[in-house]
This record gives sequence, structure tokens and C-alpha cells, in this order.
Amino acid sequence: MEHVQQVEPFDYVIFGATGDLTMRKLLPALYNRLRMGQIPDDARIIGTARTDIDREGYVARAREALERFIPDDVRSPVLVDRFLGLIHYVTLDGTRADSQWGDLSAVLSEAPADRIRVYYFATAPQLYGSICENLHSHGLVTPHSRVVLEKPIGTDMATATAINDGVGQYFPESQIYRIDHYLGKETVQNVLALRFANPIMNAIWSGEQIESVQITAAETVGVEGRASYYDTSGAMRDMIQNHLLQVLCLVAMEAPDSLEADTVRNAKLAVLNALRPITDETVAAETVRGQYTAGVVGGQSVPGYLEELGQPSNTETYAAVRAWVDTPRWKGVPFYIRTAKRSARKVSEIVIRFRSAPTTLFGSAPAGNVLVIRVQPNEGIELHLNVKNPALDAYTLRTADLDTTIRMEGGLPFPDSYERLLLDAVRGNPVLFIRRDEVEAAWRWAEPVLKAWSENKVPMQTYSAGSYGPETSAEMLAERGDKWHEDME
Ligand SMILES: NC(=O)C1=CN([C@@H]2O[C@H](COP(=O)(O)OP(=O)(O)OC[C@H]3O[C@@H](n4cnc5c(N)ncnc54)[C@H](OP(=O)(O)O)[C@@H]3O)[C@@H](O)[C@H]2O)C=CC1
Ligand SMILES: O=C1O[C@H](COP(=O)(O)O)[C@@H](O)[C@H](O)[C@H]1O
Repeated sequence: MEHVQQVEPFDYVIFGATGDLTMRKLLPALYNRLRMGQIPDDARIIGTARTDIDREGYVARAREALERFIPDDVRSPVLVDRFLGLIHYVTLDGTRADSQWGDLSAVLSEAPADRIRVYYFATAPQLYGSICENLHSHGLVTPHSRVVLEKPIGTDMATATAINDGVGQYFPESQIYRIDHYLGKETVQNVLALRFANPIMNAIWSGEQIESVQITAAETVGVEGRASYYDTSGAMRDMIQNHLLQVLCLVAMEAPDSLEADTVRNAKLAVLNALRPITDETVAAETVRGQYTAGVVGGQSVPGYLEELGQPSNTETYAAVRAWVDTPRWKGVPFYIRTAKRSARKVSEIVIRFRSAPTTLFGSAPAGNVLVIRVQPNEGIELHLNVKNPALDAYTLRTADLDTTIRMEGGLPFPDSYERLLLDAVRGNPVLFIRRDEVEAAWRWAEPVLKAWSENKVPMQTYSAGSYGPETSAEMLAERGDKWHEDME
């Protein structure tokens, strides 16, 4: 099975190795892959950051991170020591040409010249260009090198272009891996299997049978310790421009001829290019933005966004958009996309509402079937069907659910999406990474909305923490007789 095959020996060079992302996600993900037997003994993880510590100091931090973020039942002292044995650390300012590049070069030159080298940028994106320039000028970019770029790729088209140009000067597109962790989620990848491996699904996957599509990513958490980042971002930039548009692409794309990276990415790009532009004239009707106020989440009282921030802000913590994919397949089908912080519950899901049967056999019209792809939690698929109500003499209907939970063999939880993606970069498989033109097409669609919002062309709504969002969001759906999933019967 592919997921337990060992990858080739590699050097993973992490820029930003002392940061939150490395400690919380990257090191635990690599540990878990080592635990699964996928990481060869001679692989190396080379952390770099400006913090002046030696290898022992860094290994101590890495050990602490594993103790914190790897559950006890899968953290074995022997494996932890083996993992920590792979780690090196080089103190380095990635933006300065006169920093200790020689030290990094010396460590890298201990491995064969044709070794796979992954440069992972877990720093602020503004640094990516100068880190690449320094890698190049110090002769560290080899034909076997790849660079993984963390989000956000810009805050608009201009900044995205600057980042992509900066990296693109030194790495060809084929060596650039833009990560989107939603594509690493098992249930997101499953959309392709569900659609294209099941003729019964494929046959009904268009506006002829589908009334509307909803894509939700809601969280109960607020902005946690990331307020300074989040307040410059907001829900549209943080979740919709990247993760949720990618999910929309998988739901809406035409069948690719193969699962080869560029074939899939071309199919996604075609969807992004077919998104109907939202203009100053349509933005108030097609979008809703909001900020959470104080409320109760999971039984705990929590402050509002502005209280947490301690200053006024025009940044949305909730965004909902009615998007349209202008292709023959999706004519007249709204794609409702929404994301929220401090929502009533954590849920990411895709809800496909089918048109109802035109029959008059049963008195009232039967409800349209609903297919729910549960991205997380409780990953699985449910299909709401109409069945005869067995309790009554009259021939009436009720709904029954076909519900399947998708699990790994042995009932194990799915690996974190970073686990798959980190090793795909080693394998040289970019299918789950985003190509430059996709990023640009997504900004082309999102930018006019952000501009209109910044000019207050759409009022900022409020919603209580622990609710499902502003009322105007439900009203946007009601205009066409639609309801958000939680309001469906
Ligand atoms: N944290 C998260 O959950 C997520 C983060 N991201 C993205 O990942 C990136 C990193 O985020 P996060 O870990 O939270 O940020 P942190 O601020 O926690 O870490 C930043 C890292 O960059 C290093 N750094 C800063 N300047 C330089 C420099 N000039 N040269 C070399 N290293 C430098 C810092 O170390 P030092 O000060 O020692 O140099 C530190 O290791 C950002 O782009 C973020 O948007 C994306 C998704 C989720
Ligand atoms: O990229 C991000 O995603 C997380 C949500 O990810 P999930 O896998 O838990 O759904 C979000 O909290 C964060 O703000 C955003 O930057």
C-alpha cells in the first residue's frame, strides 16, 4: 500500500524551524510518518532560524513539541529518540546574504549530491523571495531541490505576484509546491473518488439534478494567539480564497483524463476561471460578512472579536458567498460557501441538495435528496432518502439516512493532512499542491469582494459567538428557497 511505502532518503530543510507551525504541525507530522515506517534512517531534518541555539538546544525544543502534540499512546521513547536523531540545526537569517549559509551548505554537502532536498518555508511569506535568492547565490538549489510555500500566498493579486515572482526567479514552477492543507484531507480527496468512481454519482452530478451546493468550514475557536495575523487577513483571505475555493473546484470540475498533477490542476483552473465575477453591483446580494460578539461556545463564555483584539477592526470573522460557476454543467446552481470563527460547532462539510422529484403520488412533494460529505469531524458520507413512513396507514413519506463513516483500517484516525503533503513533496508528487495560475485565478475572483468590503459596500454584520452566523446569511439562501444545512429538516 502506498501509504506505508518508505520514501527515498531526503533532507528536509525547514526555514522557520523555531516557529509555531513547525512545532505544532511539521515535526509531529514527520514523527508520525517515521512511526509508520515511511522515513528512512538516513533522512535528515535540518531546522534553521535566527535563534542562536545549538543542536542540543533545538532537539530539546523538538522533544518538547512532540511531548505536547503527539498523544501518549503513539509516542514511544525509542521512536522519539530515533526521530530526534535525524535532526540538525543551523542558526541562519534567511534574508541575509552574509548569514551562516556556509554552515547550511556544509551540512547539506555531507549527503550525496543527488539527494532529494525539500526547502520548507514556514516563515512570513515576505521572506520567501530573499531566502530563494540566498539559496541560489550560495549554490544550494540543485535539480533535486523543491520548495514548499506555506500560505498565505499574498493578501491580494499584487502581493501574490511579488511572492510568486520572487520564488519563480530561482525555482521553476515544477519545483514549487504551494501547500493547501485542505487538499491533504482524506475526505476532500475522496470527492474525486465519490464523483468519478461511482457512475451513479457521476450521472447526477450537474444542475439537471442538483439544486444547490454548500461548502462550510466552521470553527468553534476564535483567533487564538494569532490575532495580529488574523486581523490583517480575515475569513475571506484565511479560508475562502484558498481552502474553500479548492474544495469548490473538486466538486465542480469536469472529469480529468488522469490523476497527473497538471491534468487535475488544469481542471481546477477551468472552474476558477468560470467563477462569475462579483462586482460592486452584485456584492451586497452575493456576500455576507460578520464579526462575532461575546457569547457562549461549548458552555464557556467567550469575549467578542473586538474585545479580544482590544481595538476597532473592519476584519470579518465570518464570510458567506453565493458563488456561480458559469459552465453548462452548473448553470443556475448556487454554490454557497461559508466560514466562521466561534461558530456553534466545528464542522467542515460539503452538502449537495438535489432537486425534488416532480411526482404527485404522495400528496405533498417529496423532499429533495441531500448528500452530505463530512470532511471533518466524523469523516463520512450520508445520503438522505425519502422512504415510506412505516408508522402510518396513509402512504406518506419520511426521510431515512444512508450513513457511512469512513475510517482507516483498524478504526485508526486519519493522519493529519500535513503528513501526506510533507511526504508528497519528497515523492515529487505535486497533485495536491496549488499551481501559480490557480492562486492568481482565486485572487482575481476574491479581490473585488475584498475591495468592496473594505469600502463598506456590504455592511459588517454581527453574530453571537456560539451561533451559526449572522441572520442575513440565512436570508441570502432564503431568497432562492434554500437553507443552510443546520436549518434543513
Ligand atoms: N501557525 C500556523 O498554524 C500556521 C501558519 N502558517 C504560515 O506559516 C508561516 C509561519 O507561521 P508560524 O509558525 O505561525 O509563525 P511564527 O512567528 O511562530 O514563526 C516564524 C518562524 O520564522 C523564523 N524567522 C523569522 N524571520 C526569519 C529570518 N529572517 N530568517 C530565518 N527565519 C526567520 C522565526 O524564527 P526566528 O525568530 O528564530 O528567526 C520562526 O521560526 C506563516 O507564513 C504562516 O502564515 C500557515 C498555516 C497555519
Ligand atoms: O488555514 C487555516 O486553517 C485553520 C482550519 O483548519 P482545519 O483543518 O482545522 O479546518 C484555521 O483555523 C486557520 O485560521 C487557517 O489559517
